[in-house]
Amino acid sequence: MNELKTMKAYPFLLNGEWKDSTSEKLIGIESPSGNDNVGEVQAMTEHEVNAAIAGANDAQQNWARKSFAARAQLLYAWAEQLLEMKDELAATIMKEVGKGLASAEKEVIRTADFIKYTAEEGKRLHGELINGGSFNAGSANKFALVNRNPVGVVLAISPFNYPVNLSAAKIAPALMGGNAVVFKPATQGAIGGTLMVEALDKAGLPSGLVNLVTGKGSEIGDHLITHPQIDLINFTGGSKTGKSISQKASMVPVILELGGKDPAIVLEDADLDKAAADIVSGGFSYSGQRCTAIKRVLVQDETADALLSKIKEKMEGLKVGAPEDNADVTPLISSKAADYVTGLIEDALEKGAALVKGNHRNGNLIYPTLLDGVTKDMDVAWEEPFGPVIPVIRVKNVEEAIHIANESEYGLQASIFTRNMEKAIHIGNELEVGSVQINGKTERGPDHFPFLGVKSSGVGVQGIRKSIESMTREKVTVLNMTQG
Ligand SMILES: NC(=O)C1=CN([C@@H]2O[C@H](COP(=O)(O)OP(=O)(O)OC[C@H]3O[C@@H](n4cnc5c(N)ncnc54)[C@H](OP(=O)(O)O)[C@@H]3O)[C@@H](O)[C@H]2O)C=CC1
Ligand SMILES: O=C(O)[C@H](O)COP(=O)(O)O
Repeated sequence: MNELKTMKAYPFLLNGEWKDSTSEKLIGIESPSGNDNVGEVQAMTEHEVNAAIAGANDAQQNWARKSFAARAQLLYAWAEQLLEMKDELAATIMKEVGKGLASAEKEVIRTADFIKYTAEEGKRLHGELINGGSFNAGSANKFALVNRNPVGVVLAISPFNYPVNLSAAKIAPALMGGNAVVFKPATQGAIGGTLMVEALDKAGLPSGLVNLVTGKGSEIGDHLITHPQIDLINFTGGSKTGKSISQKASMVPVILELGGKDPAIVLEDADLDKAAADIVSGGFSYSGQRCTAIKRVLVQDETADALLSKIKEKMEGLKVGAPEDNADVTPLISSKAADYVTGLIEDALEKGAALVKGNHRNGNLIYPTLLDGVTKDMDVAWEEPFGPVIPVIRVKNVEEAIHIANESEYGLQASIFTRNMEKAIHIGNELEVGSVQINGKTERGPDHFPFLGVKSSGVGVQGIRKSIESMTREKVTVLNMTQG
């Protein structure tokens, strides 16, 4: 694997061997700023994809026979290797997806922690024993032994925004559950994904247990998701792609982590400094390219001016610029993404929203933008920008805030800022989302909390223990005793 680092064209890992594709087609990866050619990845052929799935299928049987402790050993070694490669990985994430260097380093450290915790949690997975005598028509002579078995081959498809963390967050729990993995990273993010697999390979990955598939989702995606040897699909990405995968996957179980439109609901008794600080960091960090970013603010009219002025003031503290300079707001992943965000801002301004700050653009870099007076006829009230724009919608009362929050097609998370806990819990109960944050910004971490979206935001539950459970299935063995 020494050549990997010096090669511009990154190979894929197939059954323990790093290979170039016989397609002889390479996909070039440019940094979001357009200043760097980060490298190239292989556009694999269908034949190679088939070999990756078949190899994983073969490797899975042996792996499933390993003890949890043995599986955990691989994960510990992987975490160590990742930390050894931290600088290289962070620099790659920074260049490939335009994330500030310090955040990219944090992503690597968080991933190593995630993997170690997964090893620990996996070792503590227990089955259960159910006594048949507790059901009227049952019998005390019957016992059900309920164990967790692997599903088989997991197809892990990850998005660009956390190319290392969100990939490992699928692979580690899948492995701990006794599965093999076919891993298809986002194309913009595939070099980070490749290095992450290199770390796993160096840690002693059995041949074929994790095979890396590179190529454009639009070209190889359907083939992957409809392949008969895929036993579960664990996907994170946009809702449109996720819904189409779920339709095509037919009887194959899916875990989908999709888009969001997380609201921050700010009540009149809220600590406005805290709310403004969380809205700014929750909405603008990594340029708003987080599924859990705050993507709209719902605030009562009488509180709106004070809140807006605090948000605006805190936005002055945001660093806008290059990932190398640790900026919070950096160029968006592509010009298409930047055009989309610009379009949302223009639509809102044309329809009467007030620009409080921002709306400058330089290439793919969009300056943090705050819009006041956003109304329901504006696209930015409903669409997920995946960029640095926060629309503020003024409401008459809490009921209207809940109503608008729930009118969204998405249901990932929501924040409620108030000093009245009883009210917060009541509002939280009314919101159609996977998680509610009281007096805090919306966010996935810490990674051992359950994480889920409802409506168009997803299917299934993740979060370390939940992820292992979601990628294993219960197996019931009934003991019929002849004597009580
Ligand atoms: N809820 C959550 O936990 C999270 C959700 N997201 C969501 O992800 C989105 C941003 O990520 P982004 O990478 O742009 O999402 P995309 O949906 O564009 O891509 C996600 C992954 O799907 C692949 N893909 C594309 N088309 C297909 C297909 N037809 N079949 C199978 N796979 C396919 C992509 O490959 P390729 O790159 O080659 O096109 C990529 O690996 C946002 O909507 C965000 O909210 C992001 C992070 C967390
Ligand atoms: O994709 C995402 O948005 C990440 O999973 C977010 O993680 P965080 O909210 O903990 O930063």
